[in-house]
Amino acid sequence: MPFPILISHSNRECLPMPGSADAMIRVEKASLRYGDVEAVQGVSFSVAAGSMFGLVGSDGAGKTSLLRMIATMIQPSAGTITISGLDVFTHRKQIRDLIGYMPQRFGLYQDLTVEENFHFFMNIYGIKGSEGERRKERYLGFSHLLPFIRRPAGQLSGGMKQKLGLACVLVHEPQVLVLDEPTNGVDPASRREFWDMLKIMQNQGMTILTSTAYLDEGEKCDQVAIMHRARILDIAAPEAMRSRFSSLEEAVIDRIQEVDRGLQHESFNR
Ligand SMILES: Nc1ncnc2c1ncn2[C@@H]1O[C@H](COP(=O)(O)OP(=O)(O)OP(=O)(O)O)[C@@H](O)[C@H]1O
Repeated sequence: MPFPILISHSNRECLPMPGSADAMIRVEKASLRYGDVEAVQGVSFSVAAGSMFGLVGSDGAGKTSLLRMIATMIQPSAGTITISGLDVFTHRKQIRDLIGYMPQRFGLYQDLTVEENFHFFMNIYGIKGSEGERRKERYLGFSHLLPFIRRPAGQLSGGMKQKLGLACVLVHEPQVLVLDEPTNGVDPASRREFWDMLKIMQNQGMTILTSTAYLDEGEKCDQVAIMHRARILDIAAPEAMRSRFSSLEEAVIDRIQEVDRGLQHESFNR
């Protein structure tokens, strides 16, 4: 798979995906409990290699918990999750090389400059010398941050911070991106720029799984999953959802209200 501009993958071949023609991420009946709270309940879906998959839904639906399991940060209470055919928990090291994970509160050092933050992440992966310079030019250039490399991260706008976060998760040239509401609170122009960047990466072969609070971003995905009360209610291409409802927003509201009405009905009859 060639990555002509951005992703070189010079040191790694794409891993085979046993039992799957093209699923890069496969989640099967995954559940997660925090004590009495069932944050994710028997969720199943797959993300095709090279596609963009969006997770939308209500606050507290379980999106972050699901993404954290996929990103190896927390072990599922039940079910299996594989990336490129590898179990995310038993192959944590390989998975962490394979993916770039950007959590909601990405850990930039506010007092360090753009360049120092980037170097910090390169150090984690042992990237230095001319290869480090190449990646700095490539990823800070791609994020339009080269003119700002001496600026402390704390003095960047919200959109620039997110772009720096993205550059930092690209430092080890992952094949899969897992992003948790990456544009939350970011102004509309910066949101558009961020999504333009995601599209470029997808066009170069990257598989992208992202949660989002913005339904216009859901529209840009190949597949969208609606999550509510720890479960996935529907998965479809945005066009397919729009053919059943007038818009993706209507589809999300309708599916969520349907579940809530069912629960109210159940508790009323109890
Ligand atoms: N560490 C934790 N301990 C206990 N409960 C938790 C923990 N983290 C999340 N929860 C609960 O699990 C459920 C799912 O939370 P989660 O953060 O995964 O949802 P979300 O869809 O990402 O919501 P948001 O977009 O508001 O972050 C919520 O009820 C939340 O309160």
